[in-house]
Amino acid sequence: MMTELIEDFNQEIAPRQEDSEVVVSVEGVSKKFCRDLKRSLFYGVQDIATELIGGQRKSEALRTKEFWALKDITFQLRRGEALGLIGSNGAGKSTLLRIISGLINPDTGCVKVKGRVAPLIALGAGFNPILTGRENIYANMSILGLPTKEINERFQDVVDFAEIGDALDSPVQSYSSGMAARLGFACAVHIEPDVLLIDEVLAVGDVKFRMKCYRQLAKLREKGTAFILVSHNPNDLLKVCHKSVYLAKGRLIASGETDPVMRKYEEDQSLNVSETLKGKMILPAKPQSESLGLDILSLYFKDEQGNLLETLNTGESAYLCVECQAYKHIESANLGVAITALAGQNDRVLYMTSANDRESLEISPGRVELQMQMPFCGLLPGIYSAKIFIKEGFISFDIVESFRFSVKSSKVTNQCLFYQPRNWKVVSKTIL
Ligand SMILES: Nc1ncnc2c1ncn2[C@@H]1O[C@H](COP(=O)(O)OP(=O)(O)OP(=O)(O)O)[C@@H](O)[C@H]1O
Repeated sequence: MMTELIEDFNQEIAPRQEDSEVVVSVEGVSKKFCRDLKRSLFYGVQDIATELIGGQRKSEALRTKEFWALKDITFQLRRGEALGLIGSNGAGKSTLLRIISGLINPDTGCVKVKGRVAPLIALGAGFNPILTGRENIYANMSILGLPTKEINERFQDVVDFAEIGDALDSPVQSYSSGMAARLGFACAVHIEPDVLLIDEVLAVGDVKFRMKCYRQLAKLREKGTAFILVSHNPNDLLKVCHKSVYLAKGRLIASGETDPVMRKYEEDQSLNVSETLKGKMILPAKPQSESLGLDILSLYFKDEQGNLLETLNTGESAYLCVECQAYKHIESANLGVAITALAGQNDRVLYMTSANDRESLEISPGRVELQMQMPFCGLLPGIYSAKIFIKEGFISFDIVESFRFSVKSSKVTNQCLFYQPRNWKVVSKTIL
């Protein structure tokens, strides 16, 4: 059942080419906040007073204890487009969604939005905890701009989608976080907005519900809804979003195609990790509820004796090791490795999968180490980034976008594109 679900999801979510109409335009947006509550209130009053007497407040300048939560952010979202928003805690993602949804104003720059926006920003936001699920559906959907007649028509679809069953007539304050998220999502998607803003609310749902949400999002995109999806998990965004924006400390670090943006994000994340762990990349632990059956725990290289290698050596043997936690039996896993050189044009230099080599890897539940043995390393000295994925058919269990490693050499390898192992000898030929 779950397998079918994920297969469907993988096929339906294929990014589609967007048309050209811009539905959200964010131009040079900056927002500052103050860490001190008293000062913040004082600044608020000061700003209102300045505006009342017709003065101009200096939006570009920071006052004592103020900081930029967002600085000079520019990007566009087109009709039917899925945009991922990624960044560490405090990067400014929620602030940006709150500005786009009109909940707060930017200090500089402007946001233009075309059509109806449905913000799914905070869990349970827009719900009144003492009203029942039924009452909240009406309240929430009418706040989002739907007339009562249309709410009546779509009510049953919302209830069916949310799968809250008998809890429909209980107060929302008695709902679990997953139930509240389901109801919020069901209301938002059934108003068929032009723009849907989703701030990590899907993370609280179980895998089955998340898949259902992603399928619903794919359907909405077909009808022209554009959405911005916030997640800390590059995997989610790689599967769903064609384009992405990466924020760090309020600044736009990268934007464009999701693949390179996620690679940049993971590189920045793993830079800190690899500095301390010398050659071994340890991935942040995930709860089992977020797993699709197998999670990558760490990545490293080992030599023939099983010692950890901090760097690879051109021409010498090595094992690429992928330590995983499997939660189920996997009949025939496919381990894929795509290596790009970080210097020069960022070219892909190697692409290897166990499936292409007609090797099927059977994995039992528990902790396992998948190995790819390289009898010799053909890479030239330099710094590389490997994308590692584990799949079974269409099902993608886990992906690591960027495992950085370096290659050294004790051999002369200049003027080459790759290393070819060789032996030299003279063989005498007897003339008959
Ligand atoms: N109302 C506010 N007053 C003061 N500071 C705020 C306010 N709202 C957000 N901030 C600060 O602005 C920065 C950006 O916060 P924001 O919630 O946008 O980050 P985020 O990227 O969504 O983080 P997370 O991934 O943890 O949800 C943080 O330093 C946060 O503490």
